[in-house]
Amino acid sequence: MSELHHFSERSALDSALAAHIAGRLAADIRRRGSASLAVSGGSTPAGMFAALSRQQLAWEQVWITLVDERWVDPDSPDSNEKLVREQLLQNAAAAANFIGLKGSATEAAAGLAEVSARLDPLPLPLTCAVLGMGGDGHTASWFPRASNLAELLDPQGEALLACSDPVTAPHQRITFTLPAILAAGEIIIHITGEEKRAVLAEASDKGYPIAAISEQQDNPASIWWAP
Ligand SMILES: O=C(O)[C@H](O)[C@@H](O)[C@H](O)[C@H](O)COP(=O)(O)O
Repeated sequence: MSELHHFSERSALDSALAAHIAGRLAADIRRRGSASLAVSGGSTPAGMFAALSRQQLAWEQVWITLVDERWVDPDSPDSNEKLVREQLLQNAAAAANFIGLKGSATEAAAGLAEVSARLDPLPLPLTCAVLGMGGDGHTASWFPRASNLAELLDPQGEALLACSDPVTAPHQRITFTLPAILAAGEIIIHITGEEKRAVLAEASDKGYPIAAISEQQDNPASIWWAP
């Protein structure tokens, strides 16, 4: 069963989720000497990132990466790396190790090997993966109309990362695959607003990609929500 964490205010959600993630990271540092966190971009996580950046822990033992990235320069307003650098890698968390997912190649497919190699130092499995969700039921860059969606969601797939064309959203993407996320110590779905709660509730019936996370029981996700 998924654990539900509902809040009446987004600011309360941001603070509680940041404290929860920091606790998971600290526990993994105690257990294995290092910890890893994959975060999503988009508009939802900025407040949580700011709260997390102020948590006191051994950030130099923490590796942060992205669940998915748009294939744009890291200084583009659409870059998830830019968001993470500006909101999360600040304050105490400035000491964390960050691995971005945008490579130097023009096309995402041509840059996949380069970016995958960068992940070598990432402590695996991930301590924690924080997923957002779009109103179309996508999570990570698993978009409903992506031509390689079956490959991204193949539970037997061995790659950590894959490229994808969202079709219904801008920019080529590079994204963690379903098995890489399912291996995480904790999977968190972080969403806000009544509309997204309704989308999540009908994910299975509608066959949305988020259902590959929210409806599986092997590693139930915790759901963090505020209106
Ligand atoms: O790069 C991306 O597009 C994200 O990682 C994506 O999966 C995001 O989490 C959702 O689209 C929700 O985005 P919002 O928070 O903006 O609604």
